[in-house]
Amino acid sequence: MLSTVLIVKDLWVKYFTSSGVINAVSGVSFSLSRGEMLAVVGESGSGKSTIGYALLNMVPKPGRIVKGEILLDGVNILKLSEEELRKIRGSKISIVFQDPFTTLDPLRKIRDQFIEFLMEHGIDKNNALKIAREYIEAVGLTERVLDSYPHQLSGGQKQRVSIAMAISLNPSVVVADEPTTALDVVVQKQIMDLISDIKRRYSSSFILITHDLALALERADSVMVMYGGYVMEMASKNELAKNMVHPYTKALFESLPRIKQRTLPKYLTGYPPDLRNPPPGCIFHPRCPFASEKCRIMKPELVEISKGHFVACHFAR
Ligand SMILES: Nc1ncnc2c1ncn2[C@@H]1O[C@H](COP(=O)(O)OP(=O)(O)OP(=O)(O)O)[C@@H](O)[C@H]1O
Repeated sequence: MLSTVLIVKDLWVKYFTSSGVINAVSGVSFSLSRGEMLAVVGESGSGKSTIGYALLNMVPKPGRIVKGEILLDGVNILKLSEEELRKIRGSKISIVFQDPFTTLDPLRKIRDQFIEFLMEHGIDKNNALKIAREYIEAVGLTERVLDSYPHQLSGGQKQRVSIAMAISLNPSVVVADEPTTALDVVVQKQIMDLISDIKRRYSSSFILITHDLALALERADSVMVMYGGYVMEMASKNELAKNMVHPYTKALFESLPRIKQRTLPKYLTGYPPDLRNPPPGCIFHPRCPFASEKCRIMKPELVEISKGHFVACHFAR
């Protein structure tokens, strides 16, 4: 049986802004096995990135994790001190951002940044250089890249460097937050191929954060669909591909362009909820074509409709 590397239990995250409290993540639970890729999918503002930050216990201010447990290799990271957290970030759990400059300092050579990152995690200088070389090659770059400044590299190369750093200490979990969104289509595929290859080679576990359900179904092992901070549906990729149940998942799927079938996409109408003042009942009801009176009043629980397939909809069955 595959071992579980990450368990998230009943996670709640809020942003306490001057104009009100934003309920960004509401009661989210999931787990991740070694070698698994879980895609977190949803429209802009659904809480995906906030989950990514929460997994490293670095939700930016004015945000705060108000409830929940995040067990990484059995340790609740929400109970760790700032110093303990600094040690595990990058070594036990790491993150790759949409924009590589979130990780890379534009003013310093890749070599110096990479070595410093490794040394901060207790690796001595000689070993650090060895590891940097090894992982730069593992992501398909040549050693010459180490002597470059970030601006001398293409977007795809910079993202490869970020990935090399993120996997160099063999973390249990890598969070990839829209890792290909800023790249052109050809490079997007190359980077996703690289991530799939790393997952296979190192049995790494990935959380892939994406707005793109097609990408999730193509690459991930399991998919969690978020809307307004809540999980709407969660299942293995294979199960979801053949049996989408939640009206929101279906709407996301229908909005994907289908060039081959030449069908016109049906877009979701209406807007995502205001998370300062979310609608009562099912958070999706104002945009749901099937909403009934019950949906306007009662929040549906996330229920397991078949083994490992969870849906939050009164009409799931
Ligand atoms: N630093 C912040 N301060 C205040 N509100 C925030 C902050 N970051 C996120 N939010 C709010 O929290 C909610 C969830 O945002 P989050 O960025 O997690 O969603 P997302 O699904 O990742 O969207 P996107 O794809 O646009 O990044 C949104 O309503 C957003 O406006």
